[in-house]
Amino acid sequence: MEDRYQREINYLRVSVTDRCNLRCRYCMPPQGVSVVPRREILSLEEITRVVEAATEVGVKKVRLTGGEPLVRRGITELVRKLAGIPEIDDIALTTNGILLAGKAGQLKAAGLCRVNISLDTLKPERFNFITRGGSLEAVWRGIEKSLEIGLHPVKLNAVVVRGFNDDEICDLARLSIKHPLHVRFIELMPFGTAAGYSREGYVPAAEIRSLIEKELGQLQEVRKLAGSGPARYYRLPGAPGTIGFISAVSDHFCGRCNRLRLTATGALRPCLFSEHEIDLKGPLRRGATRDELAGLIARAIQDKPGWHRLGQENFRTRKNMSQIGG
Ligand SMILES: Nc1nc2c(ncn2[C@@H]2O[C@H](COP(=O)(O)OP(=O)(O)OP(=O)(O)O)[C@@H](O)[C@H]2O)c(=O)[nH]1
Ligand SMILES: C[S@@+](CC[C@H](N)C(=O)[O-])C[C@H]1O[C@@H](n2cnc3c(N)ncnc32)[C@H](O)[C@@H]1O
Ligand code: SF4
Ligand code: SF4
Repeated sequence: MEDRYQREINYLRVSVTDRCNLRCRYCMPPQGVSVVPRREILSLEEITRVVEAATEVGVKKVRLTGGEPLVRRGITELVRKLAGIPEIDDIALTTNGILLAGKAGQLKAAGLCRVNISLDTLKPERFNFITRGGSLEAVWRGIEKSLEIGLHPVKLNAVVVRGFNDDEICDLARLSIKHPLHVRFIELMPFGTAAGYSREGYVPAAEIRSLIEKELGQLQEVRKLAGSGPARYYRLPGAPGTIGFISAVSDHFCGRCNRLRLTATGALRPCLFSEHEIDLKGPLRRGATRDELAGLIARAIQDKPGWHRLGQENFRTRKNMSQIGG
């Protein structure tokens, strides 16, 4: 359905857990975020009921995210349940890739269409540093496996941080020449406890693009790539993959916004950058009908703001990306 700004909202991002097996420096504090008791987290059945109700107001695409969605027990079963909802035509996953090689086959068999995998650096020791302990090799195996079994299109998410990986922008972009990979560069955003980090490290998309064009040649705009997100895509001459930019800070895409978020604790969040949430867990557990849930989801759509306040000085969210569902 349309919101107050004539935007068609058809994409639901579902955070299946706020836990994670990594602690990326721009996403979490060193000690991680405090773990929510299990009973506060929506069950697989409850998530499925929300998605079913969301189809009543026009949701057709679902993305599972987190925290790290692959640490959630029963994730494959959840994919199978969601794939059984006739109105849902796209089920995707955003993952750090650590557990992906071992689970990709069963997820695809259950009905997962495609994956977006986070990868900020090609240097193992840097990867270990930025994620506070992760193994780049495991992620790379996940990427290869996803390509091999056709979780297509396989997209990579690279958050660019000045002084950390800005010297690797062209190497990351070259992955789209060597492989049919879609490499997206994300502007660092000021979330929760990692907000200070993001102010120092922020690199605008225009600068990233000009670095790539200087070294690798002119980028040609690509009109269509499967997906519902905010990236704009380009191609290097002759490349099988593409390069995308997610310019959330310098050139916000709120005018094209098509999504709602469901947090792991069962709140609907109309906008990534607004603290406003609508509780669904209470109504779900008090026996709300599908129509009543759909009514609450419709209200969240009407509550969507027109744009975010990221440009304002010292703006930051109270929660981290992993708690909202990045
Ligand atoms: N500002 C803002 N940034 C977003 C929003 N949704 C996604 N992003 C950014 O885009 C990044 C990549 O998102 P993904 O989870 O890979 O999904 P996507 O790009 O929406 O998905 P597809 O285009 O469908 O493949 C996120 O980590 C965020 O940094 C949003 O609603 N607002
Ligand atoms: C919060 S994670 C959740 C899914 C999964 N754990 C992963 O890392 O892909 C989703 C995406 O948010 C991005 N992200 C986290 N913190 C961010 C920040 N401060 N600015 C921009 N993107 C951020 C990550 O790089 C990742 O691609
Ligand atoms: S970006 Fe993803 S992998 Fe990294 S700490 Fe956040 S939730 Fe975990
Ligand atoms: S910041 Fe809010 S309105 Fe803008 S694209 Fe993201 S969710 Fe949509």
